[in-house]
Amino acid sequence: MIRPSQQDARYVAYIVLLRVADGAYSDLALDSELKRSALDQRDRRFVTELVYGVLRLRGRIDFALGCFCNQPLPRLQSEVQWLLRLGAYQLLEMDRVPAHAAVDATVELARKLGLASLTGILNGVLRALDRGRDEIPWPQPQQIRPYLERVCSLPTWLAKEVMRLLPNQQARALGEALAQPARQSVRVNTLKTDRDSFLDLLCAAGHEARRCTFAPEGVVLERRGEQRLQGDEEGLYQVQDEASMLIAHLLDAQPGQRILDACAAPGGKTTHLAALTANQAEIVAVDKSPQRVELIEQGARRLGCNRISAHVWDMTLAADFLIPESFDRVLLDAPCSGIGVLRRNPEGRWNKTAADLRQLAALQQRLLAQTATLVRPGGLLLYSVCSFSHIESNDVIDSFIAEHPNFTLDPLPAQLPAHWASVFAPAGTLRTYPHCHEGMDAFFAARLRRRA
Ligand SMILES: C[S@@+](CC[C@H](N)C(=O)[O-])C[C@H]1O[C@@H](n2cnc3c(N)ncnc32)[C@H](O)[C@@H]1O
Repeated sequence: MIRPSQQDARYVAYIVLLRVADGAYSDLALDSELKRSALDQRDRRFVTELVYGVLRLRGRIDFALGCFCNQPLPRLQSEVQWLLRLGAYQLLEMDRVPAHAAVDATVELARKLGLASLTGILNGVLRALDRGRDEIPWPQPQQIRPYLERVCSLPTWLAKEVMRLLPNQQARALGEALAQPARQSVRVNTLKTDRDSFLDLLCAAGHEARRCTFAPEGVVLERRGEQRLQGDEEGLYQVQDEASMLIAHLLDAQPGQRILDACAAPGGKTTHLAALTANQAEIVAVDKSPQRVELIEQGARRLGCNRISAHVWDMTLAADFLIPESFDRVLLDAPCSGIGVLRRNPEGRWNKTAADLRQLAALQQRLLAQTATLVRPGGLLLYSVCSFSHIESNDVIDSFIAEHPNFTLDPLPAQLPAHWASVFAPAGTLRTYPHCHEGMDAFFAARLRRRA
């Protein structure tokens, strides 16, 4: 038997997918397998597209495969399911891969993996899919739930959640946006450069980039690619979605203040707060995960943020190093379902359930109650999540306010630029959606003020 090699892009993609199916994070598994491989840039891009594409569109692909399989896909051996998905993704979504190459390479990969007994089913199903692709009974856009599940690739629980929250037309638009790859953007590190100088640097290196509409330090990269940009080692930028960049602006952080970032890792917003206060505020960053706290420290060093102290702590518990009522500003960027950033963590669709939303909301409420004790009278507490579920957003805030009469909702739009109006909900909270806000991730934020 000829063994598949690390030089075979489809093999590398297959291994990453199996690791993700076993519980690994797609970005970490992809990164480590690409490092072990001997693939060139082109093949690395191919693997990346295969992995993210298969995970993102798994619902769509499984529906298509189901039309040509004699038995339900979940009944097949896991290896066959992932090989079929890999082949089907190339057939249905990658125009540049000829159909015969998609089928033959999948069958050949199975043979090299020692799965010769499965080549018949792989060959049969993929060829049938190729021949019958025009007859697949895709649901019409008006059939909203089947459309969200089979075309937009949302699991049933998430399709239901989207339909509960939004009228059909918007639900469809959100589903379609979540099925696309995410826009790539970076935050220019204003401690070291300014946006126009950084754009000049990118343009001189041949990148197509433009200013973000909302975030004043944001740059959108027109072409996707996973390579580092100019100024990476010097800390001129931080990869960050534009919606995430808006959050630090909402805290109204000022030089001279004491600021707590209560769930801070990997530190995207902590380092942004340092930049917005020109390293003139004392920033305490806390996270429960020791490995992730190291990322805050590394990021702070790279970006030149020298007033951040990072600590490992479970913020549902009182900490003796955090004095009650001692912070002017507290950011709680809480752990959440991440359904607003599904385009970046595509496996999140398949490893979460509706029950997770309620469990996370309970954790979010505990974190809010604990962090609230640290805000000084008159100070601000900003709650944010990368989720569009009301269970993790409005409901958490409503019950917090009901239980904490010493806090009031502080409407956001008042001090923020007029052209941000569309990112605010009528209640004065922030709510972004990829289909409404130029492809930004879906975020929610509410600002709470402690009565003086
Ligand atoms: C949404 S992420 C934060 C992202 C971060 N603010 C940024 O912008 O880079 C949520 C973080 O909460 C942390 N976390 C979860 N439960 C926690 C707890 N009980 N106490 C402190 N941190 C917690 C997780 O480790 C995770 O890093």
